[in-house]
Amino acid sequence: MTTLERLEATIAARKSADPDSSWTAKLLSKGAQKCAQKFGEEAIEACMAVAKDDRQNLVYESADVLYHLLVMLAAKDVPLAEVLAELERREGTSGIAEKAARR
Ligand SMILES: N=c1c2ncn([C@@H]3O[C@H](COP(=O)(O)OP(=O)(O)OP(=O)(O)O)[C@@H](O)[C@H]3O)c2ncn1[C@@H]1O[C@H](COP(=O)(O)O)[C@@H](O)[C@H]1O
Repeated sequence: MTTLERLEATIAARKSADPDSSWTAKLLSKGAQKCAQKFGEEAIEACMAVAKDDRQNLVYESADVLYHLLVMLAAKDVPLAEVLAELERREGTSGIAEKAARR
C-alpha cells in the first residue's frame, strides 16, 4: 500500500467518526463544498510558496494539497484508484493529443 492509499483509508474511516474526535471527520461533516474550499485554499498557499521561491514551504503546502484532495474526493465518493486509472489512461497519449480531445 502506498502512503496515499493508506491516507485514503484513514480518511474513509473518518467518514463515520465523531467530528469532535478528528480534524478530518470535522471537515467531512461540513460537506463537500467546504472540503472543496479548503482544497482551493491549500492549492493557493502552494502557489504562494512558488511565488516566494520558498522550497521548504512548497513541500509542506503540497502535502496539505494532497491531503485535502483526498478529503474532497472522499466527500464525493470518488476512489483514488479512479483518478489513478485516468492518469494511467493518459500515459498512452501525448499532452497535446489530450488537449485536442477535450475541445
Ligand atoms: N495529512 C493530514 C493533514 N494535513 C493537514 N491537516 C489539517 O488541515 C488543517 C488545515 O489547516 P488550516 O490552518 O488551513 O485550517 P484551520 O485554520 O485549522 O481551519 P479553518 O478555520 O480554516 O477551517 C490543519 O488543522 C491540519 O491539521 C491534516 N489533518 C490530517 N492529516 C492526516 O489525516 C490523518 C487523520 O487525521 P485526523 O482526522 O485529525 O485524525 C492524520 O493522521 C494525517 O495522516
